[in-house]
Amino acid sequence: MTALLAIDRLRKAYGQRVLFDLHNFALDAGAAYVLTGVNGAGKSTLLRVLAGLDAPSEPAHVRFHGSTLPLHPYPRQLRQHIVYVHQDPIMFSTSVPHNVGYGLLARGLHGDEVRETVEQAMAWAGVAHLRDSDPTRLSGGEKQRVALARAKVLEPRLLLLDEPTANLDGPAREQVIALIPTLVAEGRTVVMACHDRDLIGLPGIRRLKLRDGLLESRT
Ligand SMILES: Nc1ncnc2c1ncn2[C@@H]1O[C@H](COP(=O)(O)OP(=O)(O)OP(=O)(O)O)[C@@H](O)[C@H]1O
Repeated sequence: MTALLAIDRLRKAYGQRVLFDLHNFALDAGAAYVLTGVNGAGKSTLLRVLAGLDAPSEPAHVRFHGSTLPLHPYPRQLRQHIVYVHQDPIMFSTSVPHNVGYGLLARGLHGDEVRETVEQAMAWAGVAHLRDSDPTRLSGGEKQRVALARAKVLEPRLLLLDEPTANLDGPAREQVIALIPTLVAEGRTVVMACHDRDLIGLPGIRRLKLRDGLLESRT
C-alpha cells in the first residue's frame, strides 16, 4: 500500500511532560487503524494534532497525497481531506439534514446536489427516520451516526474517529461499528482511538498502541 500521510517527526509536550515523540509516522491509503493506549496516553491529542485542532510542540511537515505541507498553521489542503469526529459530537439545533450537510454548505455548495448527497448519507448512517427530530435531543448513538454522515459527505481521505463507540452499548454500538468497514471499503483511511474490543477485532484492522510517548505497531 502507498502512504497517504507521512511525518518524519511529530512531537507534543505539555511543559516537561512529553506526550508523544514519533519518528517516521505514516498511515497507508485505504487502511483502517485502531489507536489504543491507557487513559491519558495521548490518543485524542494525536488525532487532534493530525486534524489541526491542536498544534505540535515543534514545527512538523506532513507529506500528504503527494504534497509536503506544514501541520501548523493548518493548511486548507489538509482541512479539505482530513475530518475529525468527536466522541460526543456537537449538534446544531437546526435539523438533522442541516447537520449532515453543514460541511458541504460551508464549502459553498447548495441546492439539489447537497440535498441528494445528504439523503444518501442519512440512509447510509441509518438516520433518515430522524430527519424531523431535534438534533440536540438525539441519543449518543444517533448523534455519532449523524456525525459520521456529516463527515462522510465531505469525502475525506482520512477520518479520525475519537472513541466512536464510547458510552454506547447494545444495538447503538453495533450500528456504529457496522459503518466503519464501509468507509474503508470506499478507499478512505480510518484511524480510531478506542478501547472497544469489537473495533480492535474488526477484520483487516491494524493496531497502533501509544505507550510512553512512542507508537508501537501490532498486527
Ligand atoms: N491543554 C493541555 N494542557 C496540559 N495537559 C493536557 C492538555 N490537554 C491534554 N492534556 C493532558 O494530556 C494527556 C493526554 O490526553 P488525551 O486526551 O490525549 O489522552 P487519551 O489517550 O485520549 O486518553 P483517554 O483514553 O482517557 O481519552 C492527559 O494527561 C491530559 O490531561
